[in-house]
Amino acid sequence: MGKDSEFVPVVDLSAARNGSGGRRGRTSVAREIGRACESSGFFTVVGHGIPAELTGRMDAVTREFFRLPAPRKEKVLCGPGKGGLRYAEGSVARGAGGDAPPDLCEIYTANVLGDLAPERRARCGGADAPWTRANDWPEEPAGFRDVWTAYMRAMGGLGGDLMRLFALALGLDEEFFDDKVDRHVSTLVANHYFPPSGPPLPGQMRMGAHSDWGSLTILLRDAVGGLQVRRDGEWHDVPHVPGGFVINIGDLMAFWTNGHWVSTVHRVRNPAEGTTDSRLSLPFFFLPNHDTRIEPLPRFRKSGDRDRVTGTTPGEWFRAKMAATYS
Ligand SMILES: O=C(O)CCC(=O)C(=O)O
Ligand SMILES: [Fe+2]
Repeated sequence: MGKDSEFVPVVDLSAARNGSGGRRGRTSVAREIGRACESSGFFTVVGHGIPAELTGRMDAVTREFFRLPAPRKEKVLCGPGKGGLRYAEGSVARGAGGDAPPDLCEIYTANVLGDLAPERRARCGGADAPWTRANDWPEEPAGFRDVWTAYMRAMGGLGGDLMRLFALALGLDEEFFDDKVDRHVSTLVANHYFPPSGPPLPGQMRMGAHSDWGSLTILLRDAVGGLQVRRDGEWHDVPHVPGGFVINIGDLMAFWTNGHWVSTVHRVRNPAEGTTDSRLSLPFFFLPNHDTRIEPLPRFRKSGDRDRVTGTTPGEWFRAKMAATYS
């Protein structure tokens, strides 16, 4: 446990908020974040300012949705051009080059752009860009859409704050990322890991080993364990910190820093045999503006890279990831 909590350190953001700790407070918080992003790519934040009342409502309304009988929740089954509910048909482990039987979860997805008019969404990338999909809000439980919308807004704010601390941690102007994330195309996902109905198939997990694709993930999860991070071929449990969010960086942030920061493989293991716990996790995948140009930051390029820097955009990045995973 001691080792696991060192691997995923707890960072208290209060000294970086509201100017309470001043410039020195922000710099020291940024330094802690930078160390975590270099070593494990994972840390837990507390003192983040997101009201417990909001995370509590988010947890409750989402659980209530998954508890609905199948025909009622399937009114919002996802389909072409729209988000909603889906049952895992494969494992996310495919994206990391592995293969495994389907993950043992059901998933509901909404996007921050998903309520915009179709023409406006279409301007943010092709049909293959997941963030251009329309939201499909369930009518029950009551209040679902309002709570999710408020939560997405809060997560967008926290994501922007973290990017500012990332900039400081990387020795950049604090505002460096601001104009690259001011039209962010983030996605909010609920993973519901239902109670096991029998032994898993060989290699089957609640969620297979994968790394996240985007810039940063803000994860709210319940106290049921299972999230593990891989280091040197060994799996470490991510300790549960009440009231905290687990933050991890994704492949795009690793690219942006030319590998100086690491996007670490993680998974959700199965519960112990005989336990019937379900589990809920709510990752918010914070993604920059769809068309922002992303190149490895000059200070992290090696001398040999200088002349052959290839850039990308979140749009191109996701197209390549989707093709590699689902084709
Ligand atoms: O359920 C969790 O704790 C992690 C989920 C996850 O890694 C993901 O959705 O990418
Ligand atoms: Fe993940």
